[in-house]
Amino acid sequence: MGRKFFVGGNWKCNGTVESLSKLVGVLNAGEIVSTDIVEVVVAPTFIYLPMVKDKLRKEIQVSAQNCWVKKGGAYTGEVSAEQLVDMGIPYVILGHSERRHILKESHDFVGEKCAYALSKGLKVIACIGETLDEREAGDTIKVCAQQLDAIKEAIGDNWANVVVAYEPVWAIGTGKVATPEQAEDVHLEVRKWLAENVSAEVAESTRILYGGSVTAGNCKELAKKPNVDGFLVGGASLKAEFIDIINSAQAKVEH
Ligand SMILES: O=C(CO)COP(=O)(O)O
Repeated sequence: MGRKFFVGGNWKCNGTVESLSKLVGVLNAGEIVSTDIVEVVVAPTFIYLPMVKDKLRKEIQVSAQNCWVKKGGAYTGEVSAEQLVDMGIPYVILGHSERRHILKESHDFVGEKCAYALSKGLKVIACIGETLDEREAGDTIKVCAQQLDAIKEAIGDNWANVVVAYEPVWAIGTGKVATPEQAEDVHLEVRKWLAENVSAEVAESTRILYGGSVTAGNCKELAKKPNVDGFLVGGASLKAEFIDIINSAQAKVEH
């Protein structure tokens, strides 16, 4: 069986009860292709997760944007994997570049978070990606491999509930999307890394998403690339065009 296309909306630290209720209304009313060909997940901040989960059509799942690295307890301000499971949240995004760079989460810390979240039954959207300096230095693949190495070190061969999101930092929120060729080049290398470091089966079955300035206008061309299995969308996931991005799954199927 092929890899099911996956579209995630990372709402980041955006929204109010009013604006997110409107957005959920738009998503509920939108015509989306069958969930036979696409898996859709949106990630509001923790505080709005229950509200969004309640109001959203059941074809769209929800995800947290982060969770604590181990069992909960005296960790002020954190939310544990157990608590997400308790609230019926199936997914968590881990290792987003905003957390790696602004909050200084190390490769190892992200790896440990992935392992703990998986051990509690969460599915993980694990983000990797290079900065502009790293790309210009020719280190894109090296950096992605280091990030993947740390995840592998912590989770071993247990990749069945992992979706990898390749998000070049220079493309996030900048309007400067990677070309379909640039995305495909890295996705292919990530798949090779999985084949060499985990197994051929995991390489074949793991979805590799692209993230960074994805819009309704550029998603179809990206979706046609053989190793692009979907998207993790920031800004455009807060707008009605997210529906079009979900529906780019059709372009993938037809290609
Ligand atoms: O960071 C992203 C998704 O996780 C991408 O953000 P933008 O789509 O706003 O560039």
